[in-house]
Amino acid sequence: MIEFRSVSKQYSAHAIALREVSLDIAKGELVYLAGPSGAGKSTLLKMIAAIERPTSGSVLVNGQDIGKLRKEGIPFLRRNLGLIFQQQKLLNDRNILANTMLPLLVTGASKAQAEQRARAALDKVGLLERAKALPLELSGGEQQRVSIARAIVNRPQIILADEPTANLDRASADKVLDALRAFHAVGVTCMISTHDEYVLDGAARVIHLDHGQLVQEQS
Ligand SMILES: Nc1ncnc2c1ncn2[C@@H]1O[C@H](COP(=O)(O)OP(=O)(O)OP(=O)(O)O)[C@@H](O)[C@H]1O
Repeated sequence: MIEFRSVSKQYSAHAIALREVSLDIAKGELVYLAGPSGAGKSTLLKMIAAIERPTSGSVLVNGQDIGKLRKEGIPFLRRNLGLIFQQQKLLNDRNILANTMLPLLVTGASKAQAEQRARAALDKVGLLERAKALPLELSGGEQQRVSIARAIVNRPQIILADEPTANLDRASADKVLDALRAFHAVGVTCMISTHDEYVLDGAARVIHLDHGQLVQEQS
């Protein structure tokens, strides 16, 4: 479902983020991306969403070469992706139900339909009873679960979560991970990046990156 063929990414003469990375991720897999800060984890995830493009090599999603995608094709690609990236903040002046409805409203769903699906998404991450709360009234972990609800409300085939447990205490992090693993359990392909070792406990597949290179794979 996701394929990297000798992918390298060079931002500048001195910033080489990925070096000849090749990997294959099957539909429905849950894959963790591990490695220290600066190893290239975010870059790798961004390439799947066409936020960054490879300098060389190719990235395929459902057989489609993302590097060759025209601008017009990007919204179609992203409709299949649930993105949980740190820079995508919640809107602090809208309650969490409204935040979760947003991706549906921008793709033309009716308000009633958007509300119904957003409520279902909030229920899946255990936050339905907080639907009317504002983001800043929630803990960091709860806000992260709202981000997950917002990312999955369009029912994507693939979830990409970049350091979803960053800055969370262990109990909050576990709830965030449980929410993500629940989507894997119903067949969604998930990639979760982390530099926290405990996140990898019990993981079936971990891809390790260091200085932009694939180090080892346990599978
Ligand atoms: N937009 C950019 N322009 C220039 N260099 C960049 C850019 N984005 C990332 N880099 C560099 O590429 C390398 C890999 O960065 P990346 O963010 O992918 O790593 P990471 O493993 O996700 O790190 P972190 O855990 O800190 O987020 C780093 O050396 C970083 O400084």
